[in-house]
Amino acid sequence: MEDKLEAFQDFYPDDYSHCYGCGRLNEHGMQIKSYWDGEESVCRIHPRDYYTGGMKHIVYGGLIASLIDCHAAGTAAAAKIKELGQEMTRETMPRFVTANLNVNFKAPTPIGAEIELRGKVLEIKGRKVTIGVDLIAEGVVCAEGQALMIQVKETL
Ligand SMILES: CCCCCCCCCC(=O)SCCNC(=O)CCNC(=O)[C@H](O)C(C)(C)COP(=O)(O)OP(=O)(O)OC[C@H]1O[C@@H](n2cnc3c(N)ncnc32)[C@H](O)[C@@H]1OP(=O)(O)O
Repeated sequence: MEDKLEAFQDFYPDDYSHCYGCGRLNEHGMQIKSYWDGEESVCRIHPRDYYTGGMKHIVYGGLIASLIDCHAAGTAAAAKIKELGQEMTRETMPRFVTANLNVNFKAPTPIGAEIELRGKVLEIKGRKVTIGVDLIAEGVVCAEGQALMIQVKETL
C-alpha cells in the first residue's frame, strides 16, 4: 500500500529523513509530525516517561530543545515552499538545517502530559528562515524557542 503523506516530515527526501527528532526513517527516533494549523504550525507528542530531567516528574530540557528544533526545521521548510507557491513533495521540499537555536525554559514540563508545539514564521529572508516555537503542556507555555534555519545550498 502507498504511504499516506501528510505531515511536513513525510515530504523530507530519504537522505534527510534520519534525524533523531524528525526523521521518519530513524526507527529509534521520535519521528515527530508537524502540520499547518492556519498560519501556525502544530505538532503534538507524548514523550515516553523515561525522558526525565533531574526529577522524576519533569521532562529533560535537551528533549524540549530537540522538539523545538525539529518542529522549527519542518516549519521552515513548509513556509519556504509555501512562499514559493509550490506543493510539498519529496522532490520539491527544501532542506533546512539549524544554524542557531535559543530556548527559554519558563516552567517545568510535566512528564506524562501531551506536549503541543506551536510554530510561527517570524521572517523569511532568502535562505534564512526564523521560526518561533511555543512548547505547551497542560495549558502552560513551558518553553519558548527561536530558531534560525538555513536552506542548504545544494537544494537551491
Ligand atoms: C527537508 C528538511 C530536512 C530537515 C532535516 C532535519 C533537520 C533537523 C534540525 C537539525 O538539528 S540540523 C543539525 C544541526 N545543524 C547543523 O548541523 C548545521 C551545521 N552548520 C552548517 O551546516 C552551516 O553552518 C550552515 C548550513 C547552517 C550555514 O552554512 P552556509 O555555508 O550555507 O552559510 P553561509 O555562510 O552561506 O551564510 C548564509 C547566511 O546565513 C547566515 N548564517 C550562517 N550560519 C549562521 C549562524 N550559525 N548563525 C547566524 N547566522 C548564520 C550568514 O551570516 C548568511 O547571512 P546573510 O545571507 O544575511 O549574509
